[in-house]
Amino acid sequence: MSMSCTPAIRTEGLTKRFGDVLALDHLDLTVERGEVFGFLGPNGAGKTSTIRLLLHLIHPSAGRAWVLGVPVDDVARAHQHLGYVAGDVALWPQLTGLEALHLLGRLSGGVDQAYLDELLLRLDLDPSRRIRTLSKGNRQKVALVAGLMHRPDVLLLDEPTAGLDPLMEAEFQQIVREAAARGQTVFLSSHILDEVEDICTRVAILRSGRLVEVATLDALRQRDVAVFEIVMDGPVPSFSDVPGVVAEQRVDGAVRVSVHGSPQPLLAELGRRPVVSLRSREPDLEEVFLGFYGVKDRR
Ligand SMILES: Nc1ncnc2c1ncn2[C@@H]1O[C@H](COP(=O)(O)OP(=O)(O)OP(=O)(O)O)[C@@H](O)[C@H]1O
Repeated sequence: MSMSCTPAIRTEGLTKRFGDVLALDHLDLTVERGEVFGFLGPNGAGKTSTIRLLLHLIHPSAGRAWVLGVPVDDVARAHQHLGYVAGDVALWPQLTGLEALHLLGRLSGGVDQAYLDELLLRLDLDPSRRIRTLSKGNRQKVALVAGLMHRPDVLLLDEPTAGLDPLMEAEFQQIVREAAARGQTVFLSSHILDEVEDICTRVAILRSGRLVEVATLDALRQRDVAVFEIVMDGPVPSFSDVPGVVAEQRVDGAVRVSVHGSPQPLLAELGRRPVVSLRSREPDLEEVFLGFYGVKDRR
């Protein structure tokens, strides 16, 4: 198979157990080259475990994975293609940002100095300060620059915008778009759809170690989900046990119910109650997404 049609990332039955905990359950995933791929799921869904498996920092209980056709356990070759940014950054506190970047650059090799300078400027990072004196957001920027500066073919980003302010998040998204336009692949994990929906071509939704869905954002938007806003006379009951109801939210005096598929069971339930008004509308993406999480996982 030629390099140009080899997927950026492929996993086959990838599984990870920690004792009794099944962190990842037979993940089959293909990410094409040049994609910005959102990897979404609530806390504990298995996102970080997947990324650590791709880096071969932890070893699978079953299954296999490849980066640009290279088996991930061939670490020396696979890591030539990979960049990685973790959400909880632990860098050397005594070094300045620049010292850390130079050290990491020598380790990974192939740093594009002009690009490094551009990133420092765009992310508004002062590289002369010691890392221990930096705020969480600024430490995160050092990690982002470190992950990006050698222009890896495949970037694994684990909740990379934790601690960034909205302005910097927008700049980061622009940098990611440009990386993808150059042909780099970006694998971006998050538990917040909002963070990824503007930049991702496709998203996968993971829940309790299982892949629930892989879809383009357009397809996700067209899911068969409707939202009903109901005002009732008197106390509003919970509809979460009604078949088809995937999410429920209280908003002063009204209840907002997301329904997947036929609304018939909800309408039958409402027929027995003192409904003052009922409006239905298209869901926003967050509501579709919450539908996949399921009512019982809502915080
Ligand atoms: N080293 C470990 N030992 C034991 N259990 C672990 C270990 N690492 C992860 N787990 C468990 O595996 C499951 C998946 O965790 P993982 O960190 O991959 O989820 P996540 O989707 O990245 O969550 P978060 O958004 O909170 O980072 C969780 O139940 C977690 O407690």
